[in-house]
Amino acid sequence: MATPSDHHATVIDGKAIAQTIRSEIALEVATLSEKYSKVPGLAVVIVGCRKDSQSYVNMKRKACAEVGIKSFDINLPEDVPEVELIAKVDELNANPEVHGILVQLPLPKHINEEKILSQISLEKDVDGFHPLNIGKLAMKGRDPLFLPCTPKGCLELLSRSGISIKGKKAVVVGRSNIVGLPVSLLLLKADATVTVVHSRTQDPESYIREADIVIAAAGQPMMIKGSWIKPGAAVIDVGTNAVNDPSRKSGYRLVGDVDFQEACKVAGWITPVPGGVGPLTVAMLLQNTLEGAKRVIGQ
Ligand SMILES: Nc1nc2c(c(=O)[nH]1)N[C@@H](CN(C=O)c1ccc(C(=O)N[C@@H](CCC(=O)O)C(=O)O)cc1)CN2
Repeated sequence: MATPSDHHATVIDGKAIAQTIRSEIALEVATLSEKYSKVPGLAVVIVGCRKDSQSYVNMKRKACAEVGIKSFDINLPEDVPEVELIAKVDELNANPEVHGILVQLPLPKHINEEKILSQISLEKDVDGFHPLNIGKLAMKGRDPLFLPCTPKGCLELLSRSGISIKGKKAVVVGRSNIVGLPVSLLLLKADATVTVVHSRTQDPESYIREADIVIAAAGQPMMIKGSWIKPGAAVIDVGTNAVNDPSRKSGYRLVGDVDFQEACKVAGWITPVPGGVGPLTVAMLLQNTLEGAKRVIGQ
């Protein structure tokens, strides 16, 4: 007879889902090029030399090449004056070969992030971080031109795993501008009943225990224990936390915000780290760039 400990959640393979989406995008890109002689273009802007940011932009540039999107690589020094970065964004706004502009975050402290994100043309804001696009995401009956990539990827994972959102209790852990806040708005738009718990929430566990869908985006390694998860819940782990691991050559390994081993015994579905949400972030960026290019040619 099966005991509760025999249970194992369905592990959502984000890498495989992202690969499927990338193949779909590659086909559409090829059609655009053949029919309309239009190659989608993405400007990838990085300021400074943070190791993690460099690794993310490399992944994005490689993914562009794989699906046939032309990437425009802009590497600026850590101490670039804000006015120069603004001038670069203006130049990219005016470049007809560029359909999407991505400025890798975080930016150095001397640069006003909101000023830079507001400078990106709305039609090229493939990260969906322009205050107007975020504002439209927050409004009933209005839609932004682009959805932020990680939140969009979370919903894509749910949808491609056959998990419905309408009428469900969703708990988002974390309230960042990049993930927590926009994903809670997206879930609300998809008719979930949404609760956001954060660093000042008293007893976050009591909310998470009730959730049919948990989106963990707190940036706290393995903070969410298996005993906090409602049996059968869908758990989407956005955390990518590097923790020391002397047994590895690199000296570290990546873990999520959820204790994966424990949560697997209770959840219905769960995403791993790495190989869960991360690959979807990149796939959604490609999808947004393709959408931007299609809009320009009226498709
Ligand atoms: N302009 C932006 N800046 C940042 C964003 C963003 O969406 N736009 N998000 C994050 C970082 N990020 C993309 O930029 C990102 C993070 C993680 C992954 C990913 O695929 N991770 C892998 C693991 C990679 C590894 O082994 O190091 C995984 O989870 O499997 C992709 C993109 C902050 N900045």
